[in-house]
Amino acid sequence: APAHPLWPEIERVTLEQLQYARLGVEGGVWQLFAEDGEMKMYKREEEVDGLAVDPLKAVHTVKGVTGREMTHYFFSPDVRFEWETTLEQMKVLETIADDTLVILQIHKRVWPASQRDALFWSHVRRVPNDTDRDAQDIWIACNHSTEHHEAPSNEGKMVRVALTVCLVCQTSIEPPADGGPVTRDHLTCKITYCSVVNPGGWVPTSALRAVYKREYPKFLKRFTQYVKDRCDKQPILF
Ligand SMILES: CC(C)(C)c1cc(CCc2ccccn2)cc(-c2ccc(S(=O)(=O)CCO)cc2)c1
Repeated sequence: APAHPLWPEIERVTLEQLQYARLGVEGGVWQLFAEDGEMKMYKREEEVDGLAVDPLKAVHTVKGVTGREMTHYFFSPDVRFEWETTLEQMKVLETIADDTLVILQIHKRVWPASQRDALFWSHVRRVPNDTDRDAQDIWIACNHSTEHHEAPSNEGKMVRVALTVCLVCQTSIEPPADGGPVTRDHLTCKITYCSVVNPGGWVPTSALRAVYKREYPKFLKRFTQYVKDRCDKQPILF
């Protein structure tokens, strides 16, 4: 593992997020707040210092792509502006490895909130499937807020959100009955997207919850459709 000061935290948080995502939405603590076909979005209403920091968990099933492809496009900074509509600027501050970056994102101002930025490490990895041998490996992409000496201290100009986000994907293949080649028609990707975002600075709880309710379903629908379109007619990346 690369000898980088952030590496122990990256390792710990990524594996914690994997376990958290695999818990699913049991326990009756999760409230379904949006549904669209296969996509189901759940939240828990929690406040920290009077600020709504509602953990979110979304599950979705997408045909025709693999978990490696889904997490690759989520991780890749080069394509982020193609699906992340709330982004105004983005800078890769450090490339720790080809699967690990430190990113500064400046988001568009969303009324009534003031403009916000997010500074986080981003990591993607394949996790061998330890439970079901003949299943495909699991892929996880994880973003977690961090400090970084390269980040301009935007004193007073912008509010910094604190976030921990993961996208966990499990691919399954239904091989063709006639023993023919596996094509994208035989692929199903089961996605769990988890996010906890502390918006920092004060935002009216009702306004913030309205933003969550509006932005998150849009984001996951748009992102997964983007990946399907990108992968269509391309060789499958397992
Ligand atoms: C809505 C709220 C939860 C508070 C929120 C507010 C803002 C700040 C800008 C913003 C966006 C939308 C609405 C209000 N402010 C950003 C985010 C956010 C940032 C990053 C990621 S990601 O999954 O890492 C994909 C890479 O961008 C997801 C969510 C969330």
